[in-house]
Amino acid sequence: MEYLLNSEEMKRCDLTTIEKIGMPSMVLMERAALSVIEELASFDLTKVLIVCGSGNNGADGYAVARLLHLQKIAVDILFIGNEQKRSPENNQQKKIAEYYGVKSVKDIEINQYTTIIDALFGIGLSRPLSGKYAEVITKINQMNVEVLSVDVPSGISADNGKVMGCGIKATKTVTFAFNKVGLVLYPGAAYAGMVKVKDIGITEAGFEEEFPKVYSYTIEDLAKIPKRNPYSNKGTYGKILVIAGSKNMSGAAYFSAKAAYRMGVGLVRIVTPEENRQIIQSLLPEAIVTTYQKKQLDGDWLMDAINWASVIVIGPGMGGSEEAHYLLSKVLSISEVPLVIDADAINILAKEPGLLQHNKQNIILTPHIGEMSRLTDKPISEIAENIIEVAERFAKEKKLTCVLKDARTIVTEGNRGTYVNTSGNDGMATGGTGDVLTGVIAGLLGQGLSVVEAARLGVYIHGLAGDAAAAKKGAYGLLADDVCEAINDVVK
Ligand SMILES: NC(=O)C1=CN([C@@H]2O[C@H](COP(=O)(O)OP(=O)(O)OC[C@H]3O[C@@H](n4cnc5c(N)ncnc54)[C@H](OP(=O)(O)O)[C@@H]3O)[C@@H](O)[C@H]2O)[C@@H](O)CC1
Ligand SMILES: [K+]
Repeated sequence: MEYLLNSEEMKRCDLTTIEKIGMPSMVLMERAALSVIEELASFDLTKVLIVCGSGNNGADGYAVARLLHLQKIAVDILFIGNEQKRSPENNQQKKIAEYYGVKSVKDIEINQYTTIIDALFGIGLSRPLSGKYAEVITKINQMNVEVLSVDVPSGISADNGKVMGCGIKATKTVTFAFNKVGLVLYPGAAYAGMVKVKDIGITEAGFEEEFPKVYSYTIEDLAKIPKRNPYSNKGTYGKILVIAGSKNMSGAAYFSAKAAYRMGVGLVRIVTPEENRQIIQSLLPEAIVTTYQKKQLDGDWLMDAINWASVIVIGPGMGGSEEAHYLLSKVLSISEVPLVIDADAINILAKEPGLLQHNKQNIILTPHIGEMSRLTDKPISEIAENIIEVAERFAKEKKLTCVLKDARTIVTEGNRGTYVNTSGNDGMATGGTGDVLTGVIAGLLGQGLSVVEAARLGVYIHGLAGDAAAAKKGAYGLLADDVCEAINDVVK
């Protein structure tokens, strides 16, 4: 697990480390500068320009300049800011750098530098950039030169990845102590380039029990996958009911069911229109298939199926027909088991929010941004820009676990910690991958994980499977089936 901090949390951690624990600010800064030097190994250091602001990010820049200069590397400093506003550390680092003879310049000469180090603004950026700051950032972005950003690319909000007027497009960002939300969410993630988190002596002790709210998973979190039991049978790992598909739309049911099997489930039953029976039985003979005819939903079969299940997936490829509506309302009113509600079932809920009045603790809703826009009546751009807040508010209001799918999928119950997913790739933006995700989550629910844990881990594993598939086949032609097949490269 990796914490993702906002600037307020990072500042509090800095302050506790300095003032309560007693680690001197200049010691932390020296380690920060040394960690930047380490990460410069792959850059062309024939001639380096360090652009410094007036805060402590700029102070880091002066320290890096001095360390490079003492290694006999040609380095210039360009200060952009207000002399009167220099922080105490900035003044001190400037004085030390000048003592050793580091050269300052007044402007950037194009084509002179092989590397630029961006130490204009870090976590102290507090408003949009304009004037001389915007001019220098635009100029750097136009130069054909590698850029290392110190802590955060200048102009990017560490809180949410938004571009504050304009932002440095870095090759690499060396960030200190902990990763930041704004380096993981887009567009910040794209501006940051490769992100390296470096230890500079600030630890979790600096949180003083008030832990950061947002986090992501790392490969160690795969240990959360439930262990297999040697005395098990096929019912031990869950009985998954997949209510999916509509006339001549069988793929979604297939992907969901197959992904649940790949995730380790022993029994999957698909409820789908009669027209899909043959194709599903030939594609996935392992599945139990229960079919219904148009306008013939009465009878005990549906109750039997709902009562049989330990987990229900509803929605993929289901369409918005009368039958789909009936199935969703029945499941919502009768079922007591964990539910994964996706795709067309979400669109039905958007039209009829009353269906979601419930007292259950066990619903996972998996909208993508377009579906969330329909659910909340908010424009897509507003959701994309405030993805964490929108997901949290929705989950809290509707009392469920929200999986808001985007390049960085968010998983949240609304009030406790919020998960931001970092696995996966753009090749996965293709039909059917969402159905695979519902199957993976259902598979984990079937094996006994809590609702929110199954959602988080499911999203993480799904992304890793996409990465494994892209590593084999490339991202361009990736198919949902490739992602499904690659689940077992991740879950061995
Ligand atoms: N000892 C430590 O604490 C450690 C700190 N470390 C380093 O310090 C960094 C944080 O330093 P920081 O807090 O000084 O903030 P920083 O990002 O330099 O910017 C603040 C300055 O920018 C200004 N400003 C803001 N927005 C602006 C705008 N739009 N346009 C113009 N000006 C604007 C703001 O001015 P003001 O808002 O007051 O007008 C202020 O002068 C952190 O990222 C890490 O690199 C590490 O070395 C580890 C140890
Ligand atoms: K910076």
